[in-house]
Amino acid sequence: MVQTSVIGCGNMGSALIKGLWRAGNHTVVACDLDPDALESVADYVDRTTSDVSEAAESDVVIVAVKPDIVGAVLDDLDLTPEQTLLSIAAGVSTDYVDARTDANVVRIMPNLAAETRDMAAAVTAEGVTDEVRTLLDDVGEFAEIDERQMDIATAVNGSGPAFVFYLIQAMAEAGVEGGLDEAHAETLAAQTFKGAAETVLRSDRDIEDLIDAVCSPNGTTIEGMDVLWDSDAKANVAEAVAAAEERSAELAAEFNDE
Ligand SMILES: NC(=O)C1=CN([C@@H]2O[C@H](COP(=O)(O)OP(=O)(O)OC[C@H]3O[C@@H](n4cnc5c(N)ncnc54)[C@H](OP(=O)(O)O)[C@@H]3O)[C@@H](O)[C@H]2O)C=CC1
Ligand SMILES: O=C(O)[C@@H]1CCC=N1
Repeated sequence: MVQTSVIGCGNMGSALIKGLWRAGNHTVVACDLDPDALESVADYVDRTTSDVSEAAESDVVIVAVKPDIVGAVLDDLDLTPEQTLLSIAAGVSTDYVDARTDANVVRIMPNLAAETRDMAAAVTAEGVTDEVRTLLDDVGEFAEIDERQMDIATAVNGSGPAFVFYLIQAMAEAGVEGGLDEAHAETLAAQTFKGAAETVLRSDRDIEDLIDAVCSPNGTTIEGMDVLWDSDAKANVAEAVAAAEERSAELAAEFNDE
């Protein structure tokens, strides 16, 4: 069985760990300097350690620390060309990582839904191996992209869950405003997003067609859609994505220069 280490067991590292645990066919070593972070993932891994050199013994090493810590972690990691290093930090280029390790480097932009094995990930096609594809398949879906598309992918699928959480919250709050209790409103809103997303993924129909399918003639939905079509809702979402993309590009400038 392939052994995977996750260095950095914060929000994203722990989501990956839990997703791999749910997949049931992974041996995982968790590494973090913070004992509380290790404690929070202890039930989902084979071993925990605060020693990076112990984490370096795995076939696949996922570096899940903040972008500005990546360089320091790589300096402490002694890997061979037979090992694969998965780099998930926003803005940190493959070249930056390549320059600091002998391992095969694959850059990935994952997202928080790895925890439930519903991750949407973007992976740079260069360097990607079947081993990596299998790992990503086990925690969700992935698209192989050109590294030049990584900033926009970071905004769409990396940051995207936060934007969608916000929209679910908006829908739930509107439900509460209309008289639903909070728990019902949140469940109905979240399940509606999940069902709509599944429908887009599984249906042969395009999104315009699906909107039409909900809008019964002289019914309720078209009244709401008219409000959305006349609003700046789409432009606001586009602006949020553009702001995240711009920040990813700023980080990329910082972590490309060395
Ligand atoms: N959060 C997300 O949804 C996503 C994050 N990412 C990327 O994942 C990376 C991690 O982000 P996120 O999980 O949010 O960050 P967190 O701060 O939640 O997690 C980082 C973890 O790494 C630990 N850490 C710091 N230094 C070391 C070290 N030298 N060795 C081992 N562990 C260390 C931190 O401990 P301490 O807190 O004590 O410093 C913390 O537990 C980032 O590069 C980010 O760009 C990518 C996609 C989505
Ligand atoms: O906000 C961030 O920088 C990270 C990268 C994508 C999602 N979270």
